[in-house]
Amino acid sequence: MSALIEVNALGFSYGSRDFKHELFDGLNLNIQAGEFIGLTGPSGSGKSTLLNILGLIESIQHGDVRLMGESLKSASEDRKNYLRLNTLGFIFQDFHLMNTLTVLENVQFFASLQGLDERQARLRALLALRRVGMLKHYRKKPFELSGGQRQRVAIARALAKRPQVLIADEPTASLDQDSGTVVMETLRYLNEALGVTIIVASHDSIIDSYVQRTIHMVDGVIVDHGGAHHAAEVFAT
Ligand SMILES: Nc1ncnc2c1ncn2[C@@H]1O[C@H](COP(=O)(O)OP(=O)(O)OP(=O)(O)O)[C@@H](O)[C@H]1O
Repeated sequence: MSALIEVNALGFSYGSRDFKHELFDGLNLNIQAGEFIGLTGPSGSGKSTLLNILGLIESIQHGDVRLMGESLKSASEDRKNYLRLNTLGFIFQDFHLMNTLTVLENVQFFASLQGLDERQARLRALLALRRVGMLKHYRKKPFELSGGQRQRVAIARALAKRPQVLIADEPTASLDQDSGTVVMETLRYLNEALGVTIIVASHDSIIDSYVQRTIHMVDGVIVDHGGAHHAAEVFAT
């Protein structure tokens, strides 16, 4: 069975022709449907860049990423927009919620981008909020919530798209330990109960007891693909 995500000979540089910082040079990685992956590594090792490429935020320069067998390098802008809206969910360290909107409106807005009418989008948003345990706060504004609660709203917002893949970049970095634990438990529930494939980049050792496999990067190179049962996927990089 082919992987849900296949990263093949990925190359990526920052900068211009005169001053180039080559970050990835032939990166390979397979992620299976339903995995809960941790991505670790020192600051500057390339975790965010890899997540941004997988999440279609950063474009593919060399090599390719296949999502369910489909080449993202050759996908049209329309197709990439469709995948951003429907297949991929993204969660950031600083939540990216709109403070002028209520919790429900923040989530409903994303659901409505999928072409649902107002009633359907509202129902979808309420369900997503219930799944992350935030339904009772639906009328509040984000600034009335704790950091952990805000992150759970951000997860609900991503979830309202019913994504197959949830990408989380340092989701616990601005949270205290207890809030970070609640966020990780929420992600584990989504992975186990809904089968969402989750990739979490983090410096925080809190993720170790939640993820099923940890991929470790140093200087743009994957030095450990994690877990003996994944040994067949380890490529020379
Ligand atoms: N927009 C950019 N322009 C130039 N260089 C960049 C840019 N973004 C990242 N870099 C460089 O690319 C390298 C990888 O950065 P990246 O943010 O992917 O690492 P990271 O592992 O996520 O780091 P951190 O854990 O600190 O967030 C770093 O050396 C960084 O300075």
